[in-house]
Amino acid sequence: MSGNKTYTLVRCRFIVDSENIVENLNVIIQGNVIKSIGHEIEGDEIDCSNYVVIPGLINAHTHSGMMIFRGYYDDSELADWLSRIWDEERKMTQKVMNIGSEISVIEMLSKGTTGFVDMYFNPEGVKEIAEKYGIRVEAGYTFLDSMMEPHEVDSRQRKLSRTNYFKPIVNVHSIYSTSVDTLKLAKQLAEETETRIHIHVAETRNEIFQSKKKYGKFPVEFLHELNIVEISQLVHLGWVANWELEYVEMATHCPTSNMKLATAGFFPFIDMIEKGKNVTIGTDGPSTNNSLDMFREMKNTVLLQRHSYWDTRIKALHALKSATEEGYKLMGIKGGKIKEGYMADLVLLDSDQLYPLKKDRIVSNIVYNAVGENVSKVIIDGKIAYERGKFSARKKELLSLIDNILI
Ligand SMILES: Nc1nc2[nH]cnc2c(=O)[nH]1
Repeated sequence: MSGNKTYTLVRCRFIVDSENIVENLNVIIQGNVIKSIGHEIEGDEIDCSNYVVIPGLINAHTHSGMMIFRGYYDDSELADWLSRIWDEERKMTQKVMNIGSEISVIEMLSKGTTGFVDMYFNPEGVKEIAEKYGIRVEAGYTFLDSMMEPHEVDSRQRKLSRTNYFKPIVNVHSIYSTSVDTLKLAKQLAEETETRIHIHVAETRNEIFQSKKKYGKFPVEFLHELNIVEISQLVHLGWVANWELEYVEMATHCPTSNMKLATAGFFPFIDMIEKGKNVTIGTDGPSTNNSLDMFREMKNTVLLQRHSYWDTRIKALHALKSATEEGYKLMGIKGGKIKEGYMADLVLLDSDQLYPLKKDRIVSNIVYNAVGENVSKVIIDGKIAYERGKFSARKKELLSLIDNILI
């Protein structure tokens, strides 16, 4: 199905987004946008009577190139894990990162992810891969002082160009792995290249102690003093003070990674939603999650909140909204809703995996019961980017390559 075509998803069993649930209606796709939802049919027809259609899922934080580290030095503390990983990353080639990113992209796409935010060291490769598979991505070089000289990061980043599927963002690993000068350079770069900063913040209690000791401030407070927090997407944020929240604009929750690394804390999901902040969900990398399945992540988002806060203020719908509408908002794309004029980025789920098929249960069944394997087709930018089984030969090829270079 080409992106210039008009076609209709006919008799969708359910069409579900963060605002509406409708049954047995058609979605007309014209070019790369949703033209209408109703009873009309235009162009080619795709029978969707056995599909539940949802907006594409945005994985708001991952490290796609880390596929080679999946399961490596697992089950250790974040600080120990990081120092070992950094030693390995200093020896890693772009080729190895790109193989990892391509496997990650195939995995994400096949599980309903239509866009992702990537923090690693191979954005040129990621850009090519994103264009090849037609998946949306925001990526950039990463400021991490022990890995690359900051001015080198700055000059490489300025050469990255924006394309239809790729947007450069300024990645900063964290406040504990970069100097104040690096943070200032990153801020200037983000402003001059008109993008945002994407940074791990307040991931562990130890980070808070270190920040207090070194800067006399909490991490978010410190970034606020540098006028950085307002233009930043803050990832993890499990150990943020309530009064710091007023400075935060964009935050991303990675519940599985936080639980696995025993760093979980209390990501203030509902508090931030109530304050009108942009709250998104990410899997984190294939080595700290280790899955790249956003369905699991939606479920774990709800579960971790309920476990931490001992209440049920967070609902399944919040998780769905964060993974769709809020993800698109973060990326600055008119998508994440199944509505006239919105981007035709859609996921078709097998309805027989979402039983009982009842209007008042469908969101629960998507968030708490669905898994990536229930995805049958993925449409991005009006084109069918994935159908079950597609890319399995390429994935096998890539896996055999990675098996031969495993550390
Ligand atoms: N959770 C987590 N994952 C990472 N992957 C690479 N760096 C990090 C980090 O600092 N935290």
